[in-house]
Amino acid sequence: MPVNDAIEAGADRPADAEDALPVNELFHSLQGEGKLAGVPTVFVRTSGCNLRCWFCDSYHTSWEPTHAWMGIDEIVDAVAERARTDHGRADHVVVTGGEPMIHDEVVALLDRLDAAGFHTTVETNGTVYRDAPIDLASVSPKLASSTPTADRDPKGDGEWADRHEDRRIDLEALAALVDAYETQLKFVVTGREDVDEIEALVERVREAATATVADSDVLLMPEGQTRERLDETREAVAELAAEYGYRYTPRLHVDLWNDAPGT
Ligand SMILES: C[S@@+](CC[C@H](N)C(=O)[O-])C[C@H]1O[C@@H](n2cnc3c(N)ncnc32)[C@H](O)[C@@H]1O
Ligand SMILES: Nc1nc2[nH]cc(C(=O)O)c2c(=O)[nH]1
Ligand code: SF4
Ligand SMILES: [Mg+2]
Repeated sequence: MPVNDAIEAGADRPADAEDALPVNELFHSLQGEGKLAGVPTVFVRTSGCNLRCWFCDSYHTSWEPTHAWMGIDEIVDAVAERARTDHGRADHVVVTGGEPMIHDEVVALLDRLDAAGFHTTVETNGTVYRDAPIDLASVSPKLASSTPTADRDPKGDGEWADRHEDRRIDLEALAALVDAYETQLKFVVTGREDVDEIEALVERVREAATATVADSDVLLMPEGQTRERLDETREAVAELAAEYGYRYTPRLHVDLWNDAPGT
């Protein structure tokens, strides 16, 4: 079994790590994306993903996952410490990845963070629904332009393309997330070609869900892990948002810190 699926199955979990998660990084920063952009936040980044976007800005949680297993208690203590003392203060936590929702234990983590009084955001690709105390579901459904075809595969020759394509949209999971939580749908946009697919998917989610998805809950985010790349993409994406009546989101951590680790 490849190492990445092994994480999904928990195969490399140490015997003494019962209530634990594979953590790639844990840090204090400003939320860089979405409706809460600019808010001081502690980030918990789990490792392992069920997809393989060619552009993934967290390569070491998807294509080549690395992590330390941390107990839930240990994670909550580390979050509380960074929220109090590290570089500042925060009452918001983001649980991200990789894909945090592939892990059963993410529910116990969110229970504990909620009980400790934190506002919780989960950054998710929207393929897995779980019942948990989530204050904002930040759902980023993956478009066809994310598929790691042979010419865009950062690691191999397109071996992940079919699996990624089969898994990337789960309408039932998307509707369940929208119905259960305050949700933003945050699309990574690589160009004008993406917009028809976004419009069609938003319509399908609206039909499948009971809750309302307003145009202002639909966010267009430029693709780019570096300032140089965002210099090429952000203006066109901002103009598409204005043209279609959706919301634009910046990537503040890239603008400010060039997406350095721990930002
Ligand atoms: C690394 S993902 C982790 C959470 C989850 N797996 C997901 O994709 O939503 C965090 C956020 O970064 C976005 N993202 C990843 N790579 C990106 C890139 N190159 N440019 C813009 N956004 C990117 C994702 O779409 C998602 O909104
Ligand atoms: N500052 C900052 N904001 C973020 N918002 C979502 C992020 C993520 O990787 O999920 C992220 C991140 O990596 N850094
Ligand atoms: S779904 Fe998220 S973590 Fe997984 S490969 Fe895509 S951007 Fe990276
Ligand atoms: Mg990020």
